[in-house]
Amino acid sequence: MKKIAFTGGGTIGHVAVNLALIPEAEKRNIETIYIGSKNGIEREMIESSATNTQYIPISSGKLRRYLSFDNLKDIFKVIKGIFDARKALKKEKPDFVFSKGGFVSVPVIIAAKSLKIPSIIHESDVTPGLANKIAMKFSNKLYTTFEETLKYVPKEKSDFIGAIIREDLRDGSKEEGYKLTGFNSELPVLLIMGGSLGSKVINKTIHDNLDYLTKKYQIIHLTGKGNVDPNINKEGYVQYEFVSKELMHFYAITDTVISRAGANAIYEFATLQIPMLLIPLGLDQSRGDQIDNAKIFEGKGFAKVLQEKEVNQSNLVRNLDQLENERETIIKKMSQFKESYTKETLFNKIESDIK
Ligand SMILES: CC(=O)N[C@H]1[C@@H](OP(=O)(O)OP(=O)(O)OC[C@H]2O[C@@H](n3ccc(=O)[nH]c3=O)[C@H](O)[C@@H]2O)O[C@H](CO)[C@@H](O)[C@@H]1O
Repeated sequence: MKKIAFTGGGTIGHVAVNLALIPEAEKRNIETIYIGSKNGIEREMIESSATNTQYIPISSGKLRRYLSFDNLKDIFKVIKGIFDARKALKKEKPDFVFSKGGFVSVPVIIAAKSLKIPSIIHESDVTPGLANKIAMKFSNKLYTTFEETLKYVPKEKSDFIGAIIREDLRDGSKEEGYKLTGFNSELPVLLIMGGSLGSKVINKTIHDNLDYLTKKYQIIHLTGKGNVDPNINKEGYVQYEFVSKELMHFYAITDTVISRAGANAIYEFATLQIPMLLIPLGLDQSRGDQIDNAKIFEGKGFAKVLQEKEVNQSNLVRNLDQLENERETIIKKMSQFKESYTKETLFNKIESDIK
């Protein structure tokens, strides 16, 4: 294997898995290219990463389940995307395409199929999104993070491989975490994460209950871009729009997390054995993938779950107290959770799957 073309984007969740795999490819002297959109978050993340990946932008459009004028415009952008991707793939001649999903990946997978370049799609949510539903018709293989996903995808070409976690997140230091936040080991640390974009509902809930929460916890609040509230200046409370390298040190001092239920984030918490209270993105703003993710983690005994409409002070306090009381049991359950593949064994599998 000499060259891999990665694709996927739209939100961090659709780039994180690729960013975890690219360094492993480079370690094996495999060249990597990344085909993504012109302005999506994937471009910024790949171009600012410490990898040698060449970024190739293509035209991309959002796919919708309903007909509208915008949809028609976007169909043309997607068709242009197929031609752009074909041109890139013809020139670069990768051995195969690895896709993490998101709308930009669909033209790439279709172009690969038209050039007889094999492709593998990765689905991190329990139920596949629209982009992957379309793309899987053209791909050779589909890998899933959740075993339960195998119920929703073509069995003959799908394999459960488990989560692929960014390696650096395991290397956090408590000392660095306390230094960055100014916190100490006296009160437990509560980390608030609203997904890669932040969450207005979670932000409001935390701000409304800050007096109560800061009596019991030191709080690290990841608010999402543009959501830091400069008027809040409270001891034991720090807020950041978004953190990159610091996250591993924050994880190292975190006792409990309140979070959205994006697939990457919740597997990071499980791997690092951090009990979690999940508030999944609702059906009004999504297809409900996070509701399903959260339900599975609740079933495994890793998480407590509150739906958005149930969020109020008494439910918040009750669930946090329950997490505290069950902490040992939850951590024990998480410690039995094993990753199915390491990055090394996954690469061996990929090599045999694309033959
Ligand atoms: C709104 C939306 O479409 N959400 C989807 C998106 O979530 P989203 O993009 O939020 O992705 P995830 O929750 O899966 O992952 C978030 C990632 O961002 C990282 N992080 C977060 C905050 C921060 O300050 N720094 C940082 O590095 C986390 O460590 C994690 O790796 O993709 C997920 C995986 O397909 C889906 O399950 C979500 O439903």
